[in-house]
Amino acid sequence: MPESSVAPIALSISGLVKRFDDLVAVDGLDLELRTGEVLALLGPNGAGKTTTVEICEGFTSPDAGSVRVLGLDPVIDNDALRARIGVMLQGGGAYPGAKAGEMLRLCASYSSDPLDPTWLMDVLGITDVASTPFRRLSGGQQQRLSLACALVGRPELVFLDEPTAGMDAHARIMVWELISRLKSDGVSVLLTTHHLDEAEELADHIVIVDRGRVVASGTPADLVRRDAEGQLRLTADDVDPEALEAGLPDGYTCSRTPTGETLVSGDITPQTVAAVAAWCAVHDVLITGLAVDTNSLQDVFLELTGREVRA
Ligand SMILES: Nc1ncnc2c1ncn2[C@@H]1O[C@H](COP(=O)(O)OP(=O)(O)OP(=O)(O)O)[C@@H](O)[C@H]1O
Repeated sequence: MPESSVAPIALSISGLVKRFDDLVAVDGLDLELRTGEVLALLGPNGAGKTTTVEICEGFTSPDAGSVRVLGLDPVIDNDALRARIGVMLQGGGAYPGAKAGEMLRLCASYSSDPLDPTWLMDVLGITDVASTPFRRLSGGQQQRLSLACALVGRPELVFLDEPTAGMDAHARIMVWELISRLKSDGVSVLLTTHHLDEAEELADHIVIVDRGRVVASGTPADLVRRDAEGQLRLTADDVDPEALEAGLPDGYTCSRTPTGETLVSGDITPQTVAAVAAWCAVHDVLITGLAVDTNSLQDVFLELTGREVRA
């Protein structure tokens, strides 16, 4: 891409360290989010994602390293940043007794040019609960209201910490559409999530963290292609990798991935694909997926962190 078309940096983190007594929660983390992009921060429980986001929001000071949010220091320039960033906290962060509609109108009143709260509640499907106190909303409704509060001030940069946690499938899709719309409006989004499909769907860039450090980063396509050259990934029930290997010409090895798929490694040619399909047909195995030179994001994640997303 020519230098002139690279979007400016909306958020940069360099050498970030945060300790809680003896525990190093963030251990020299670097990342960069460009304007108008969605960056997904993935990692197992306790990897340091929320701590990183809270430092960017100015809620916590780092022990070392530097953070620039829209070019400003999130602690020193907190007042100037408040009007320019949107923050969706894990667990809502609302006054429990306030009614949903009142809460959102209050958030809108802090902005000089807010979105229409009525429209936003409609988009997020929470109009029916506008008069319901926050504490009586379901978990998914609380999440949607928190998201509305983060967005109502038309922020340039939004921090979304697990935005779809506890939501049903319909609400998740609605939020995905909203995040895509933000992106097309040029808003930058830093998202933490435990849903790998969410990261794959929304993110321009994924950063995987473990024990406070970046263990991999790149576009979703980069990450699934990582170390995947010369492999065929077979998705099907009841494949015995040893039996498949015995049925293929010499030079191929077969193994099972952590998520139960079968990997055929070797020189993958059209004939290899045909041989695998023929073996499946003979053994009455129904193939539901065949992919060359790619891993699933889930396998990449497990390989890098050695842990399930929610382990
Ligand atoms: N205020 C605090 N005091 C002490 N330890 C903390 C504090 N905040 C976070 N930690 C610890 O720092 C580590 C990183 O926590 P953090 O919440 O950033 O992880 P996370 O990646 O967001 O995890 P999750 O996916 O479970 O939300 C954890 O071991 C956590 O227990």
